[in-house]
Amino acid sequence: MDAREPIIEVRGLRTQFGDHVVHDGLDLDVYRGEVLGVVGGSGTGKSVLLRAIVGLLRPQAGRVAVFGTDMLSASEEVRQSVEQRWGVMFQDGALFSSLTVRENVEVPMREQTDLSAATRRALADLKLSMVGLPPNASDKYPSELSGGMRKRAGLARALALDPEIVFLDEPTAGLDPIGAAAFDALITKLQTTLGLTVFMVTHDLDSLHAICDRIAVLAEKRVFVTGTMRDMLTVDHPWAHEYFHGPRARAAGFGD
Ligand SMILES: Nc1ncnc2c1ncn2[C@@H]1O[C@H](COP(=O)(O)OP(=O)(O)OP(=O)(O)O)[C@@H](O)[C@H]1O
Repeated sequence: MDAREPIIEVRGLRTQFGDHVVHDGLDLDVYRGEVLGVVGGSGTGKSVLLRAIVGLLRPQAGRVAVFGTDMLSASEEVRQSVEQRWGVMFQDGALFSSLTVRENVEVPMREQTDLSAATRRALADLKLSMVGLPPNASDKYPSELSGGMRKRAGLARALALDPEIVFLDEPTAGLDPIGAAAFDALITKLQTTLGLTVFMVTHDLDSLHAICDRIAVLAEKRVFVTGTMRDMLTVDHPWAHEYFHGPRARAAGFGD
């Protein structure tokens, strides 16, 4: 038996769009305090899994429990109280273009708390400094920031309500290697200082190597295998073999 505490439990998940079955019988545990990297070929349903866990998409079958609460059968009120305990960073930050960076970070506070405007503002600026943005970024609009800064702003918004879990959808996609490494370092720092649990969809072998405690490989409509980076080298699946032993893996310092 595993002594670690699973704070996300997915069992028998089935998702489909029309006739297209994305997941069938998918099981996954995410443990408190870990950084889990979710990988898989294009279209294997990494983003759909993330969206099913955070309730943006209703699965056809299965169970999703977060902090022990069955999210699919919970009342709206209970679900909302659990949702306050996580933050989500979508690809490219998914910021509102008509709001300043600070106002973007304030959105979850406006929606979920009755904090005063002054407190919201101060907390938003604190989150923005935590993710390494300079003070003058707060009053800018997303379009005035670089891609890397937008991602940091998206992360600050995900941290707005002091979450216990953050979901990151391809956080380093589109960043140059130096920017990606800096973002990885930021995630590690936040994970260790805040005790966060991180669920991260990624294609980035360097990120997997640098920051993930465990990796879940999506294949055959389910989580084909989970394990450490070292475990991945022996996975008997064509995609996993290609991915973990290919030229990019070798360039990242592992594989054959
Ligand atoms: N809203 C939707 N309607 C119809 N099909 C969808 C929808 N969302 C996702 N899909 C399909 O589900 C499958 C999985 O999509 P998903 O975005 O999760 O893949 P992914 O593993 O994240 O891929 P990538 O690595 O390319 O981002 C794809 O075939 C996609 O076309």
